[in-house]
Formats: sequence, C-alpha cells, structure tokens
Amino acid sequence: MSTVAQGQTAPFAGTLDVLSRILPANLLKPRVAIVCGSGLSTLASSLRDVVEVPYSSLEGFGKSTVEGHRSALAFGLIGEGKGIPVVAMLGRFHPYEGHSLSTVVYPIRVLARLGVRDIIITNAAGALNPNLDVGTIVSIQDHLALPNLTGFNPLLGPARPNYPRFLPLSTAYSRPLRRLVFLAAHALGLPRDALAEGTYAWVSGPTYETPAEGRYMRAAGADVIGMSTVPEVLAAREEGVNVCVLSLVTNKVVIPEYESVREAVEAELAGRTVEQAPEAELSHEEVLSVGQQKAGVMKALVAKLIELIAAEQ
Ligand SMILES: O=P(O)(O)O[C@H]1O[C@H](CO)[C@@H](O)[C@H]1O
Ligand code: HPA
Repeated sequence: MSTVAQGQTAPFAGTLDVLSRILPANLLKPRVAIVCGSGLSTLASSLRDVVEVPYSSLEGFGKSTVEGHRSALAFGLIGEGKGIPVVAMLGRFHPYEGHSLSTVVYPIRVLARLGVRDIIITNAAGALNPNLDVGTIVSIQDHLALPNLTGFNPLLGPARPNYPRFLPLSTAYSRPLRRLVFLAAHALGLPRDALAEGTYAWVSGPTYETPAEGRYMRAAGADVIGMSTVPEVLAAREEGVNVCVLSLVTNKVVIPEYESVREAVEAELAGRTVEQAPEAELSHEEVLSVGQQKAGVMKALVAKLIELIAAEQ
C-alpha cells in the first residue's frame, strides 16, 4: 500500500475495485459522506448495517496517526425503511502528520467517485469569537486559509482535463445545505445558541496559536480555528461535491491582555504585590474530552441533516 505523492497519478481504479468486492450493492453507492473530526468518530454510530473497511486495505490511503481518529471507512444506512446509504471517514489525515496534501484529500476524491453528492465535514475547533462557548456547533459559511494564500494548496499542479483551472470559492459552503442544518436544529428542538454561523481559519499546526496569532486571526475575521478541513473542502468542490462544514467548539482560544512582567517586578521590588491572571495552556486531551462529551448533539444534528438531504431529492 502506498500513499499519494504530489503529482503522482492517483490509484483510483485499485481502491474502487477493492471496495466493489467488499461492499454489498446497497452500500456501494453512498449518497452522503461524513468526515469525523477529532473525538467525533461516534458520529458514525447513527449508521446501521455497517461495513467497516480499514484504510490499510485501500491503496492510496494513509494512516490516521492522531489520537481520536480511526483509520477506517464505515459504510452504512441512516433512516427508516430502505435507508439512505452513507459513508463515514472515521479519521482524517492532517498535513502536520507528514502526509502530502494529495494524500490528505485522496479519500475525498474516492468518495466523489463512489457517487457522493453531499459531504458533511466535521472538526474540533478553538473559538476565536468570544461569543462562542465551548460545546457550540458552528455552521461554517466561509474560510480564511493563510496556507492557501501562501502557496500550500492541494490544487497546485498542472491543469487537468475536466477540472477547473481556477476554482471559485465564493459559494464553497453550500447555502442549501446550511439552510438544512438550521432546519435540522429546529426539528431537533435545539436551543438557539447551540448552533452558530461563522468563518473557519485553517492553520497548518501542529502548534496551537500564540496569543498574537489568535488575535491576528480574530482581527482578520475568523470565528473558529483548526488544523484540518480546508484541503478537504477544496478537493470536494473541485470534484463537484456539495460541502457542509460543522465545527464543534472544544476550547476558547486564549487571547489575553498582555500583563507587564516589568511592572510586576517593579511592584515586587517596591514591596507591593500585583495580581497576575493564571496562565492557561491548551492540550489535545482537552480537545478530545470536550469533543467526546459533546458529540451527542453533533451526532443527532448530522443524522437529521442527512434525513432532510434525502427528503429533498
Ligand atoms: O480538525 P480536527 O481533525 O477535528 O482536529 C483538531 O484537533 C487537533 C488539535 O487538538 C487538530 O488536528 C485540529 O485540527
Ligand atoms: N487551535 C487550533 N486547532 C484546534 C484548536 C485550537 O484552539 N482546538 C481544536 N483544534
């Protein structure tokens, strides 16, 4: 098994052949796909009659090495009766793991070739917008991707037949799907503040932001921040798949006012004490534990959204 290097011809035929031999006919042509973010692989537990296919059996797929991501596709059905065929990526690839951008987006291109028309991409993200509380789900309406603007973009490469050379992104986040997200929240009776709308900032990671970087991204218009999703969005749009992104706020990005250590020392030398705010540090364990605690609402929302997507056909 090999992953896909930049510029290499992707091994679609081999990957699709393996899937066509493993899957029963009713699961082979999924209509909707879900990408599960950090700590969110339980989103796939809404599926029934599940067949799991490990990434290790699929040519071109890498291995998810980040805790909270599993290396398998789960094919199954959602909803009553015949059910809606759905595929979930139980884990994703991030460039910071050492995967090429081609490998990061390869599964998305495979899903498009299986017939997926709508993709629901989820992630765990930090809130830059102070009005977003931990546990809020944010329906993403736009993105801000410094890596894309500075030459790190999965669509770089020679022009290919049948693909747009210059992909427009002004409508990347499907308005019809965003409408269904809010209708799904209404149908579930979620409180108004459980679901917000906002802009996702993509950073390469694996470092979390410094306070200055957080402040910069906020000033530039981002509401949440994370290290995934945008490459998948670009590949999905290039393949003609409709995109919906749901971010689960797992932490608030710490953007403190700077406190002067000089003033604290001067006060100390003068025999006075100055109160300093406790310093805070984010960890992936915190991201995962919040993700796992709050996955229930996201799971219900995604399942209801898929039912509404199917009902609109
Ligand atoms: O975006 P997902 O994969 O949900 O994961 C998020 O959580 C990790 C950091 O804790 C980063 O990978 C960030 O992108
Ligand atoms: N920053 C970047 N990525 C993240 C964060 C964050 O605060 N939380 C979850 N993923």
